[in-house]
Amino acid sequence: MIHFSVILPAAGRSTRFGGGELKKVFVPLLGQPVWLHSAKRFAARPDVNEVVMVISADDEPYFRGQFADVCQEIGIRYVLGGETRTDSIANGIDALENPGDFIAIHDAARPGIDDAMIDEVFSTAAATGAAILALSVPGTLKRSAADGTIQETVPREGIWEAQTPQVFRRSVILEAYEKFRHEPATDDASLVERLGHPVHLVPGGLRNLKITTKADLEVAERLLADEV
Ligand SMILES: Nc1ccn([C@@H]2O[C@H](COP(=O)(O)OP(=O)(O)OP(=O)(O)O)[C@@H](O)[C@H]2O)c(=O)n1
Ligand SMILES: C[C@](O)(CO)[C@H](O)COP(=O)(O)O
Repeated sequence: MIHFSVILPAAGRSTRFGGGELKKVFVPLLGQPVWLHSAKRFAARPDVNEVVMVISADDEPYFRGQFADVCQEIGIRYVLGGETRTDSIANGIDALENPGDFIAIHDAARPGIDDAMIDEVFSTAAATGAAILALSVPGTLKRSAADGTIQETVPREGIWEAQTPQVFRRSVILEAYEKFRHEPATDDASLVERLGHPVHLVPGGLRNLKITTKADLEVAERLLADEV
């Protein structure tokens, strides 16, 4: 069986989510914190041999106090993150103790991932070396000028919105991070693209939305309600 190591970045600042006591990955969603939804799902898979959460140093006392027991129960570890998402993933990669054949990276802020989506992206990565979930963009797209008017209509053919998991053969993601870890990007596929390695797009789903603002939390609550 092919083995996957999973990194769950959760060390962001939640700037767009806005004020409140808790960062978005720790707020409750249908009875458990946002991060735990996907962590449990990955940890329960027989093809996943290791799960590493990446948390911010500021959150460590809270995280340890609240979640040490559940981490032990489901068998996951944590490591401290960095300034950018790319720094955080690099720390997660460095912390793997038993790296599998493939490394999967999934935003802890995407609680709606399900087994069918994971199966699809894992099997496409296994067959090709690199695959990510993504959503084909359905709308009519406009680029704005500085004055708020339309500068142009952007052809939507072939435009996708990246999601996670993003899954790579270990040698591919290690090379990408070795070369580009100091040139941050908003996702991991960007670094692999810079290597010139093809990355396959696998259709994800609306329920795999990322919690970015408070409104996303309400949407996630509705999307996940009947399945938790
Ligand atoms: N230095 C960082 C920045 C982001 N992340 C994680 O990467 C995921 C996607 O990032 P994003 O949604 O941008 O989260 P934040 O950085 O927290 O959000 P914001 O940009 O609004 O501050 C999140 O699970 C976030 O915790 C991380 O581990 N380390
Ligand atoms: C990898 C990612 O989920 C792609 O959507 C990423 O975390 C997105 O961050 P963004 O800065 O909110 O686009």
